[in-house]
Amino acid sequence: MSDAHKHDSHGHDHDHDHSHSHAHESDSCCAPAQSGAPKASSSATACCGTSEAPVVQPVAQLGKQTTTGDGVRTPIRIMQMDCPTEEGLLRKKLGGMQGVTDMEFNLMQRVLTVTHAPKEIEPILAAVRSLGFTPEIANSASSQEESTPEPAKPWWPLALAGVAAIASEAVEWAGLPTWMAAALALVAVFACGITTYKKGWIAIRNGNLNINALMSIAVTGALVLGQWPEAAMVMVLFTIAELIEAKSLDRARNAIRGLMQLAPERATVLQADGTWQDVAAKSVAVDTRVRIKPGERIALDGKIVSGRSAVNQAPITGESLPVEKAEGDPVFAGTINESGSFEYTVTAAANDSTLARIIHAVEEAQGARAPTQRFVDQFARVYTPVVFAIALAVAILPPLLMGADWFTWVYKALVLLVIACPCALVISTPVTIVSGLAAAARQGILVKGGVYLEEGRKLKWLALDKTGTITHGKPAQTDFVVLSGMKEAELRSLAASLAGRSDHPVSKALTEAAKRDNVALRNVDAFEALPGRGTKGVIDGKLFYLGNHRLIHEQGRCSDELEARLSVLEEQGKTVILLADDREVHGMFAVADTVKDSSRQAIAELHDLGIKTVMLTGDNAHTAKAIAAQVGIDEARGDLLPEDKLKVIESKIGQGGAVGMVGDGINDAPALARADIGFAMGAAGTGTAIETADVALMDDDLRKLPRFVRLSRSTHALLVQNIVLALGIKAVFLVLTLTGAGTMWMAVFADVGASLLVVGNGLRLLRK
Ligand SMILES: Nc1ncnc2c1ncn2[C@@H]1O[C@H](COP(=O)(O)OP(=O)(O)OP(=O)(O)O)[C@@H](O)[C@H]1O
Ligand SMILES: [Cu+]
Repeated sequence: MSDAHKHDSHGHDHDHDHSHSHAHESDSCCAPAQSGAPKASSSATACCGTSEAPVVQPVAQLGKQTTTGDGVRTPIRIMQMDCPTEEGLLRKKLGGMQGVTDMEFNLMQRVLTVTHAPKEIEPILAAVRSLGFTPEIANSASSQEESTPEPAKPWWPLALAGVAAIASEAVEWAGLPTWMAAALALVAVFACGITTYKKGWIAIRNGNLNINALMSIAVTGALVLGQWPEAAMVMVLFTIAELIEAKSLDRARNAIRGLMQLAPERATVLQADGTWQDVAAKSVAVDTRVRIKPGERIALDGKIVSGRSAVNQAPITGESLPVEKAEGDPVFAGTINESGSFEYTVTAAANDSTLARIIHAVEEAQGARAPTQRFVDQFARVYTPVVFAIALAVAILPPLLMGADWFTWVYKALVLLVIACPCALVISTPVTIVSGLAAAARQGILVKGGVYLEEGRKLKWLALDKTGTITHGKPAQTDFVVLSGMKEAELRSLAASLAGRSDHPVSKALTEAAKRDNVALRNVDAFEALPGRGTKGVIDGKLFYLGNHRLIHEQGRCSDELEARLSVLEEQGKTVILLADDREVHGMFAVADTVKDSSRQAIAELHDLGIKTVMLTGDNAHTAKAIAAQVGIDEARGDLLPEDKLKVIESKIGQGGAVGMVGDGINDAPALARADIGFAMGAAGTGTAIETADVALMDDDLRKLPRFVRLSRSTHALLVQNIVLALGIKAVFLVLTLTGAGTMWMAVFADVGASLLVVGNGLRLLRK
């Protein structure tokens, strides 16, 4: 009974193990559809603002419709939607519709994903249009179209408005007739404020008080009160400031687009007739042969087939030291070939490359709400109505009850309306988080959601897998000892034959050594992998076992003498496996793995950050202790089966504080999924790790862990700073207004100034 296909699955076919824990439905990364240009005549808007801002290209490719259990998920791009005010409008409108079961907003990418009953998409699009927005859905006809930027809106209305507002001010100051100031002010307000009024009207009609509504009311009120120059100034300032704000928001958005532009658009491809030709990278199929010159950026993922070089992989791994690459090594799109030239075969289409997956993951991550963001959104939902109510009271109560001057108090109420906009507060969180995510991605740390970026700072315990995480994961055979009457050559031949069938690192070490010494291999029947223990198989009609102490002990073939011999080797940090048949143990083999230099440094940095470390391994306890001591890990747990690793994680979670787990993502899936934050190592090579981990470290350098924690801490600090700033500025103006010192244009300045400040503050993360 030969089963050549059965393979010890330590290596690479465990995908099903984790697919259940983080099911992914969206496929927009792999979907060929690329949205066409935003053809709508409306342009992008700033947060809550008027639409004078130049249009930015959408970053994300718009995904296609997907069918899920409860309906159809349709991503809709709405270029006018990048502020919670628009989200509020849409939520209210669509939330009330039959057939809509779920909505996900990604304001940074301006994509709304609606889950709805099949065929219900048209009424939804109509509802979106009724709010004055232009919805776009992916459509295969336009998929190959290149996006072309929409022409920017003319600048002259704003300039005209500015001049008119200043003139109005001057006329009043010079004591010229009021009708002149009034006329100039009306010109200014209508030259630049029409959009604000339009949007404000739509919002009011839908029972929503967004800043457009508030500004419209405030400016109208000022006009009614005869505050001509002031009304004009407020509208102009508001428009200018919104423009600036839109620009700063685009910077955060572009941080991610910057990543995408790393891969060149063209590649030099071998043609059927043997010539080389420059073609668009998008059109290159898998298995095509591509040539790379020194200094050139690599356009597609692939595997080197000839030549060698040093490649700077910083765009993927964040590590700028070039990596030596030779035949058989993988190369990634977006990385830079430094010295030699080589040829490689393409392993993934352009929209499926590692870089594309990274970008997709970061974009998805932006859509997920971080805890602070949820809190802020909730706060904003009550804040605006409350301030609006106060404004009403201020306008009505003092004049009615105390006979105070109507003019003064209505004016104060109008100023309060301007203060009532929570924009600065609401926009600060996503900008900060997105900057944090982008900064992390640039360092080769792929964070799959704002939640993890916020949680990272709370880590108390970090559990690390041993093999391949702390160590290089490439052990080499160091010793072998015959324990029975068996011939040395026979022992090695039997062991190597079994080991050759497995791709477990320990087995591989034996195979390598056997190959080097030209040990003859034999045919193995009924081969079986015994997880956490070893392997077994039939050679020449006889059953043999090759496995660890646990295996031999469980079979009752262990002895004190054998244990003593094992301990000697294990205490040197070596892993020992034994060859036995069903009667006796014939010999033992020791292999030794080396720890990475970077691991030692990473552990020290983690300790400095106040994080405790524990090493989890299926290897024996002595070896575990020896390796842990080498890198300075606090606690070592050996002899663990995968479910035991899970239990250790659970017990640490029970102690309070967040618990992280670092592994290769292949054989630690349950523990990784259970931990508060699951980190997958070396994600660049294995496609699944990027999708399944909470945080994917693109290479296997553990120093990314302390880096991640520090980034998480600074993100949190900025979030708090921004909330305090935004609320503080509002509070100051509230007091100023109530005491009579605040004017309307000051409030506009404060509002937009605060937004600018928090956005700028959040963007600082990009420089980390
Ligand atoms: N296929 C195999 N070939 C040889 N030895 C094996 C095999 N499978 C398991 N073993 C033995 O059992 C031990 C535990 O294996 P397991 O796969 O659970 O852990 P590991 O992957 O080696 O370590 P870690 O948990 O640190 O990743 C190994 O150290 C090895 O001694
Ligand atoms: Cu034993």
